[in-house]
Amino acid sequence: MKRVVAELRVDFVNGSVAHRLRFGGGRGQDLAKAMGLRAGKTPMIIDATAGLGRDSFLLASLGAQVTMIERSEKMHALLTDGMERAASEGGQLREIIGRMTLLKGDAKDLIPELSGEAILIDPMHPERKNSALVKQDLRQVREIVGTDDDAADLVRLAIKHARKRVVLKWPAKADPIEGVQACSHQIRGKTTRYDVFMTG
Ligand SMILES: C[S@@+](CC[C@H](N)C(=O)[O-])C[C@H]1O[C@@H](n2cnc3c(N)ncnc32)[C@H](O)[C@@H]1O
Repeated sequence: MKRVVAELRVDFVNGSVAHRLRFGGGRGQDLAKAMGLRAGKTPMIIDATAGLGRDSFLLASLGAQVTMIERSEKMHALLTDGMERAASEGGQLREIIGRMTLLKGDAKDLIPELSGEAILIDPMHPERKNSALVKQDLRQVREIVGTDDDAADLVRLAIKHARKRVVLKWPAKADPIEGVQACSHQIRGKTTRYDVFMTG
């Protein structure tokens, strides 16, 4: 039987993002720790690879101001739509979306003009051997944006401009991106790791 694939959309109101908002682990989560959020410290964040906006939303839900950058016209449109729908719910969702600013363009062009304390980079990951493990929505994103072959350039540029740190989100077991310096430390989860480059 042919499986019907739902159209890709950005949804902060239902599903996994909403679930994580209710039951997630606060600032103890790996992403929050990697970005430098802790009690009494909330850095200004640039999410250089906004995608479906999930990481940005999580960080904004923990109180951070997040500037999101997306270069794909289609992903930018999906994000705009998802953010508008979430804001129209009012209450906490509106407050969180109020901390998120979405820009369109290539992060390599925009980062030098922004003053970023902590920059998050989550490029499309290398294809897994077992593609069944890649979630359907990420496969759909890949169909839209292809691969991010310039990820090393983006990381190097971000390291030059971030006032405190750059965080590269990468599959836990994948080799480091070629052409990027060794990181200062890593936060490793089961499937994902965060390579942290301290800059200041
Ligand atoms: C793996 S997705 C990011 C997923 C995101 N972290 C989330 O939580 O939904 C990568 C996204 O980054 C975007 N991207 C990659 N390189 C970029 C760049 N240099 N400037 C702007 N957007 C970029 C791609 O178009 C794609 O939408």
